[in-house]
Amino acid sequence: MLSIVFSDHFRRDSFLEDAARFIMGQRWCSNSHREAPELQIAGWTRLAEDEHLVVSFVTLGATDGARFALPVAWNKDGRVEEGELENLITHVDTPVGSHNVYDATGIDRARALLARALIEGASGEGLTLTPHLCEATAQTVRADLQAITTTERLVGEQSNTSLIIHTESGNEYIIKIFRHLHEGTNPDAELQEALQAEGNTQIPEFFGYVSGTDALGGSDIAILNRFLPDVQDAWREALIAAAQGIDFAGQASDLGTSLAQIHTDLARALPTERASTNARALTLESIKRRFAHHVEALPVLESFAEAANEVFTRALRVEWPPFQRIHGDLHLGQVLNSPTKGWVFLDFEGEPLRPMAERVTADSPCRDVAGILRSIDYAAAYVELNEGIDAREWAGTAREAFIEAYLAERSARGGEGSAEDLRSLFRVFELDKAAYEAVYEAQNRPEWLPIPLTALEELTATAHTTLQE
Ligand SMILES: Nc1ncnc2c1ncn2[C@@H]1O[C@H](COP(=O)(O)OP(=O)(O)O)[C@@H](O)[C@H]1O
Ligand SMILES: O=P(O)(O)O[C@H]1O[C@H](CO)[C@@H](O[C@H]2O[C@H](CO)[C@@H](O)[C@H](O)[C@H]2O)[C@H](O)[C@H]1O
Repeated sequence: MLSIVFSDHFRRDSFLEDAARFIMGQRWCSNSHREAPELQIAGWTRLAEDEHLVVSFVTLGATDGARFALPVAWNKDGRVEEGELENLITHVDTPVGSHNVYDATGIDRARALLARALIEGASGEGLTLTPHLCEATAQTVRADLQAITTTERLVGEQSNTSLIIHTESGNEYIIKIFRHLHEGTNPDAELQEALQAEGNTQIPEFFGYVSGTDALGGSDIAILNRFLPDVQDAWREALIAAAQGIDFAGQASDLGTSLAQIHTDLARALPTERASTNARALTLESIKRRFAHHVEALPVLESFAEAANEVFTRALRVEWPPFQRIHGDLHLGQVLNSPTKGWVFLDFEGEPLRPMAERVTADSPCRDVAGILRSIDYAAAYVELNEGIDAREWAGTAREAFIEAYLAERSARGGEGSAEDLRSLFRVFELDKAAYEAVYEAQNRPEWLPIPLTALEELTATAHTTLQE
């Protein structure tokens, strides 16, 4: 059916217009485009079918260079189940009938077909999907996916789309389909593979990934992990603790230890770079440029620019730990509390607003530490904003416990950097992150904007005080 649609100018243009509108309406696209992008087909392949549905995978390129993944399902028989219409991309009449074309991830009866086919691989009209499964578990994974019992699509504030897969064997999987495609290896796949090879257990078991090649190039399409059922993320745990005044220092300290393990393992597995004066200067220049871009995007940030610049300039004088691969977008929502593994880190894709070329290069581990510090602060600010509870002291204790444990484990594992220098760098990256957060909130959750703005006030006020000392 898609070959009929795509071979006819009128039908293809109408599919592409509807697909662009559909994509624009999705949470995973909310901050990347202001207007519906003009799309072209980069490639597509049929994946699977049953008596009611055909499932295909389409990759799209926008005139501005953005690339998207759109798994689609179209009904052969006109049957529409409850809840399916909200996943409708378009309706097409063809010589072989009248069809609804859906986002396959939202169609219950399409998901198992989609997940299984992605893991098996497929090749078609300009799109080849190739699975790369970890050798030790590939056979079990393939067998399990032949016997899928139920599937769900994860709901929430996701940048991508994840499907949870329950199988007859009792093994549960989560397949994340990347929605924004980027040339080359996706850092989420790359870093998880590296950590697993180092024997790090602070991630959900990683089973492999699927890459794709289309007319626009090669990019990773999906990754497969073990699904950890009934686990709560650190953000939810922190919110409850902050609201009830329950001490979070123990959890924060474990989190600091786990993050130091992640960092030292990544530094062993992947290239690192000495933080020479020149490298530090370049990083600080890029932090300043980024701040300036944030000011352009959100002029209210202008009032913090001068003090922020002073803090950034001063950071040139301290010793930095080597640059290395890091998580890149760490916050409490990216950490799950597993009853068997303790804190487990997710989503190593880096910040969604940052160009992918920057996300795959070595960066300062202090950025991740700052991410968690900001997130603890967010939890406290959130309960204050919503419930009027003053949780500042709660946050202060948790932040300090996190830092202490991170520094202790880092140094025990031979990580470089004096505690004093590292602490001053955490501030630099907190400032950088808070400005990013302000833009992120303005674009996604304007009612949360006061949270990073308050943080910027505090971070820059402290900067002034310290500068005058
Ligand atoms: N292995 C897993 N087990 C249980 N839940 C998971 C797992 N991986 C992801 N999740 C849930 O899915 C959410 C989104 O995952 P994430 O990798 O952050 O996706 P995205 O890149 O779309 O933001 C997480 O916040 C978490 O709640
Ligand atoms: O979609 P991602 O998980 O990759 O990350 C983005 O969304 C996050 C929020 O959904 C955002 O994090 C911000 O909000 C958190 C609370 O919801 C808070 O803990 C973080 O400190 C704060 O940055 C993240 O920045 C963004 O990239």
